[in-house]
Amino acid sequence: MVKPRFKGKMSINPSASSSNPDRPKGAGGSHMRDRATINRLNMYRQKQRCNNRGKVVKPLQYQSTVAPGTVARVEPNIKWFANTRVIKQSSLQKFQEEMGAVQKDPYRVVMKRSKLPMSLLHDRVKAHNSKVHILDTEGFETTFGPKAQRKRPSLMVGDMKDLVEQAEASAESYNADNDRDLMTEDTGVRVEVREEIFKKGQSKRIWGELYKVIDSSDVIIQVLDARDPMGTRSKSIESYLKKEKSWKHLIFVLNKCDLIPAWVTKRWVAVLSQEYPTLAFHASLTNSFGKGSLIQLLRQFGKLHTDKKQISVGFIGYPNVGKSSVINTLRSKKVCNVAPLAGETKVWQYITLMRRIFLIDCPGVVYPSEDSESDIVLKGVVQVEKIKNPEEHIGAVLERAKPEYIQKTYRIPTWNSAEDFLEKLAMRTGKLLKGGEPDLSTVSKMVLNDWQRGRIPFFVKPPGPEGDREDKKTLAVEGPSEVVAKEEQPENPDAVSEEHGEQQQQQRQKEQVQKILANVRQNFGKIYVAPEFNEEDLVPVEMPDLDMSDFSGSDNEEDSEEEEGEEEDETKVEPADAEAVESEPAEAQTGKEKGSKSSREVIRALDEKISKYKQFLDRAKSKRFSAIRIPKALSDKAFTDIKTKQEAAAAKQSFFVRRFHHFFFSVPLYLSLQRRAMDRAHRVKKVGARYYETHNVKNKNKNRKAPAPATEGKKAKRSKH
Ligand SMILES: Nc1nc2c(ncn2[C@@H]2O[C@H](COP(=O)(O)OP(=O)(O)OP(=O)(O)O)[C@@H](O)[C@H]2O)c(=O)[nH]1
Repeated sequence: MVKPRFKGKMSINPSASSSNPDRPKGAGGSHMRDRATINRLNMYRQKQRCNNRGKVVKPLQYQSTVAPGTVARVEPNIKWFANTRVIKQSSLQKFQEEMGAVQKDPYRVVMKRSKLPMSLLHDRVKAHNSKVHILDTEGFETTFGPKAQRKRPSLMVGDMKDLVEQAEASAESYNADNDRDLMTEDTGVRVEVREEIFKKGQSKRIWGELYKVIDSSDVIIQVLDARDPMGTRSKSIESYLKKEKSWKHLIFVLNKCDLIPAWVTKRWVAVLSQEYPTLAFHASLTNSFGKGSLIQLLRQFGKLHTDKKQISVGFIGYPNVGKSSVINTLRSKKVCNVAPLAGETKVWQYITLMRRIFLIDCPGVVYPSEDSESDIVLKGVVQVEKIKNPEEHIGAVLERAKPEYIQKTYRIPTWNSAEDFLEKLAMRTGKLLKGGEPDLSTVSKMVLNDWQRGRIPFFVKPPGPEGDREDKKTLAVEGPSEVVAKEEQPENPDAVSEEHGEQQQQQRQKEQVQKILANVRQNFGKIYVAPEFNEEDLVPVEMPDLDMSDFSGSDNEEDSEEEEGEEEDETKVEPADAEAVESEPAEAQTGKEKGSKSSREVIRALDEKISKYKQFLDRAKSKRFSAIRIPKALSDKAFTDIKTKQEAAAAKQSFFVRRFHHFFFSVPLYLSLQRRAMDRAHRVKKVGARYYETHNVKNKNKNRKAPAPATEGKKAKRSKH
């Protein structure tokens, strides 16, 4: 330790330095370093001093007691074991089994991981290295002692006949193309090296960005293209996350749902939900779908991590799947650059969604796969302008898209081959070169651009029979009850009786996740599907009847609008709360509450609610966002419904219920649309005002009565000239 210098007779060092433990109290504010901290910092700061021959003249603290090079033993101390606990083998096994199951299930969350002995899960002897831990599986006696047993080699076959059969079967199924070890003669013909553009999204830099985003995120959203979810999905990243970062929550977002029929969305959501929670999404600033559900889900994840100040949500996925668009939709404004070109996002980017939720945009990453060049082009990874021979990929387009859709899009009735199709299209669109030759390259680029931008209807059919579209883990329409049913699977009765505490904790976790999932509901019927699919592709999705419940807080799509990037403290617009408030009048109508509460209590409760709404409306006015937005198509029906319900209720209800309703419906809570329409109607049109002021003689005279100072100046100038 660096000793304080001796300064005469005074034993107390009077210096006010922060490294002086005796300095006057309060010199460093309320957070002064204490003596122990100063000693520790001094210990770090010290340096070994050597003479010019390299001999240590002043050793470091704690090195001074023994000469360098001396073998010393550290005294055994019971304190080393003070913080350890010994548990039974059965408890360890139970912990490993139960916690392992929870960890593997993406629908369950392990809370407070840092306080649990999670490393116990990885210490198990695994099958592949059990030979190394031979004494763990076999006793010493049976392995090395006089009673050692010789092991038989484990063969896949019982006798010679089996062996021959197996050899024949494997010879039949042999495929030379898949044999990487096969030595072939060099014929001088090699597979052409792929152009650089086809390696887009695979560079080390992009992968570095991906890992930065994964490391910084608590929740990772893999955005998939709804037209080809499996093609834009990365199993390798999923398994990496499962293995290395199992505490991070992975969710799928099925974007571009507006480009496929609703039943396909529903089925894909069901299929993907079996592995990870999946949400359907349509990224759009004006006509989005799934925004409310996603925000709600993220809020719930935020609530799971109350120990953290904020949570980060990383968006990963293939290029051009719409990661940046999803973020823009969540923020309801353009915060990330979006383009129909792959590779628009170059580096990761942080965006604040709410006070406690940050979003991270990631450049698109292409995962290693066996994709052909055409696959890569059609997945939108390559910019069409950069493709040298675009006509080579038109065959793949014609193969994938149904002929009816191609006929409809390009108005070409028949074609024999891709070239024939391109020629006809060039003739029809007038894309001709000198001498009337069809410009195949330009036409091909046009078709590829149309494909990448979703103008040619196409989707990969989801697995499973058409009718079997239900799934237990679907977060969608039939979500909550079934999810709850899944989560409440009966547990092992012995385990339940053994440790009640653990079970309670798990129960709490389950409830948390159930709550999260139960709150997430999507109605795929509300997706605005742009392409016109033929009847064969359109299996009808049940559309729940339009009623007022569509406007209640429980409907995610509606409350999405009001949450646009607002602070989380807006508890009034939270779905659960909103639902509670919305359901209040209904309860009052039915008179359930009347019997149990005195009228005074009810009035007080209603007054409270009214003041809450007042506050919320004031804030809505000041921040210029509408309290509740209603989709255009539904607004008419909603307003008529509200009116009729209002009238019926007003006729029936008692004084205080009427009072609540009067406020609830007459204050422009629902009238933001109407208000805006009125504003628009009354807004003075400024177009051409100055023209009339200066050019039209009649109006000039009229306007002189109340001249604007700026125009007067101009007129004065003109008169001088
Ligand atoms: N029809 C439709 N188009 C979408 C949707 N989401 C995104 N797009 C379009 O897809 C294109 C790519 O969107 P981006 O948000 O730039 O995609 P990205 O994943 O961020 O792309 P990179 O920057 O390459 O990683 C844009 O032209 C968007 O307009 C959607 O839900 N529906």
